[in-house]
Amino acid sequence: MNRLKLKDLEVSYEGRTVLQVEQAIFERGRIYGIVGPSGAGKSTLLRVMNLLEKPTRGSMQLFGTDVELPSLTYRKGVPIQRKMAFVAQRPSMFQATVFDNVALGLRYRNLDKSTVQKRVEHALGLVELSPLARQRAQTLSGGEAQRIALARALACEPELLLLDEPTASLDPYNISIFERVIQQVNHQQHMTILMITHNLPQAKRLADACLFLHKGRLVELADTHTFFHHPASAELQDFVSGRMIC
Ligand SMILES: Nc1ncnc2c1ncn2[C@@H]1O[C@H](COP(=O)(O)OP(=O)(O)OP(=O)(O)O)[C@@H](O)[C@H]1O
Repeated sequence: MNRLKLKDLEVSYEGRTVLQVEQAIFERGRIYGIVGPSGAGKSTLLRVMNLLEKPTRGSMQLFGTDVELPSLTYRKGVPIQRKMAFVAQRPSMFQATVFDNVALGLRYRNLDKSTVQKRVEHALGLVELSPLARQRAQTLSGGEAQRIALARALACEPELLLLDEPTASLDPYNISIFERVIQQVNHQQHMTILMITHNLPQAKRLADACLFLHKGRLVELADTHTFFHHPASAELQDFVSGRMIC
């Protein structure tokens, strides 16, 4: 019940296999860093887990719910997808206020007005942007917009938070706020977090465990200390030491 499990996952495009994961197990309430060279299949993995894309084959066990991915219908997928939230590298803001942008997922869930108000205020407080609630979202700086994207995800109180290089284009100040919030929701709400990053020091700082994807294969999944200091495979040794030619 307290696990997220992927089994026999395979994604192919026009006969080319870009992702193959025999098995991966994630414990609830932990932060996982996903690293690997460009084109390794990291974003594809998160898109499949977020049910945005169907794999050629594979299943996912999400904290007690079994999902046969290729045959999953839209109707059955919606309640499962609502257990998760996704933040991409570039935030998309709708032409509305910051408040309405953060409230978006909650309105899809038909929550009552006072719950929406409370959750949005709380999420804006977490990312330290409460004073901007009435501002038009298109006028936000890049760093502010990304923190609002995080607030929008957190307002939904997901069990699983999926982050695809969320701090790649942020300055150090915004990165530090983003990282603090992730750690806070992980500790306080026991939220499970999977985060793609090209920033290895960031993976070391935040993650309890890390995954290494290379050429579409899950090569290694280990606790962060072992991952960086005692990598088992030659490929990961090359990658963490900067010797891998990508
Ligand atoms: N819709 C698609 N059609 C065809 N090929 C695709 C499609 N989506 C992804 N790919 C291919 O799958 C491979 C993995 O892509 P993916 O974006 O998952 O890599 P990544 O590890 O996230 O890379 P990066 O670190 O550069 O973001 C790439 O070779 C990419 O070209």
